[in-house]
Amino acid sequence: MSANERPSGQQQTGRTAASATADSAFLRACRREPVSHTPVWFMRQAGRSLPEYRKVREGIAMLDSCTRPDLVTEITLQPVRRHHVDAAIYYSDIVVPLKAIGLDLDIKPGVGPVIEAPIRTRADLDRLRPLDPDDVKYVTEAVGMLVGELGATPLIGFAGAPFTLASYLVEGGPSRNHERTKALMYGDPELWADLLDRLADITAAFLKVQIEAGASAVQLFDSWVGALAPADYRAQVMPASAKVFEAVAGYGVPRIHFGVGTGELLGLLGEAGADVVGVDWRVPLDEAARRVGPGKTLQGNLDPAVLFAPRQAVEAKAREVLDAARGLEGHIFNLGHGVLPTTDPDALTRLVEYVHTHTAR
Ligand SMILES: Cc1c2[nH]c(c1CCC(=O)O)Cc1[nH]c(c(CCC(=O)O)c1C)Cc1[nH]c(c(CCC(=O)O)c1C)Cc1[nH]c(c(C)c1CCC(=O)O)C2
Repeated sequence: MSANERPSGQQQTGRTAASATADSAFLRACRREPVSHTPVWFMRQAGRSLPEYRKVREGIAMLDSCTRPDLVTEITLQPVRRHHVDAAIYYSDIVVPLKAIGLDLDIKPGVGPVIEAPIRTRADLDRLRPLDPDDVKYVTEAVGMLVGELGATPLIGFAGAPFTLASYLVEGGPSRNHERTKALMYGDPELWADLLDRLADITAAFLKVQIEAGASAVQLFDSWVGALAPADYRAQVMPASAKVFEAVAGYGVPRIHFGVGTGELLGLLGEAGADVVGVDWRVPLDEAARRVGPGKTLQGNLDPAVLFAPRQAVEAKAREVLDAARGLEGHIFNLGHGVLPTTDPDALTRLVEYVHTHTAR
């Protein structure tokens, strides 16, 4: 039985729904337990690849849509309905908690997050005040609505990791080389450590809100951390990310850690405190497992650009991922990074079906 054929939330009591969720293929794979099929979800599964998303977003700015529980719920559910993925990811953005504490920032279409006044000095740090759960009441409300609607399908909460958030804050927007960020990190290690520590607290508070409202797992997106060498990551970034993971450890929900271009960092991403390590397409999963070591589930790692190839090629590449994952303790099928905006949604639906069919046990 695939996720979509399970009874929906409305037909179940809260208690049965909660135990069915705990028993879902996604959460079982996170715990490295046997599964009926390899669970699948896609980073950025909600969003511009879906016509139904573009329709409900018409005339509404990205960050405004994130504060409306009705829209958040609808957009989060859209890919679950359409693709029958094994998990939902909460529709939001990594900069939402920063906006919630009052930073003047926006998401520019086709560009990404842009910060009006970048954070570069000790005085600027004062603008990074702690996040109060009351700053994000709409998140608590939306997560509650979603958990009711999702039934047995788990909801993944998420946040941006301190390094990736710092990069947007210090650069003022997206950056290819992260030069100002690195200048601060190498030039003023004390200020850098204080900046990351504040961001760790904000991130931890934001994840706690999602978990307390009912999220079944959390993913920490350190998308741009692959720009760092392992020694620098360990000394100047890992302590802050580890603080985030430690802050939510007591809830017992699986913690996923993801970054792009992190081949040399995979072991450290696990060591920071993750139960599941996300892998991009540059390292095959069997090799990634050697780098991460025992006791972790791996998530990934089909190249999102493969979805633009003909169906047979997509299936051959998906097969390669599944073959490399064969000996793993736990595997969650995903892309190596987010769904590209012009991806044909039908290719994603077919991919979910392919993975479910070819891993059914
Ligand atoms: C780096 C990062 C950001 N945001 C995020 C990351 C980490 C993941 C990654 O590495 O891709 C995380 C994110 N952003 C969004 C989600 C939604 C949930 C999901 O994965 O389905 C998630 C998990 C919605 C979004 N976040 C954004 C959109 C598109 C905005 C729109 O639809 O107008 C969506 C659906 C905007 C955004 N926000 C950001 C970027 C780079 C962009 C794209 C800018 C563009 O190309 O227009 C920052």
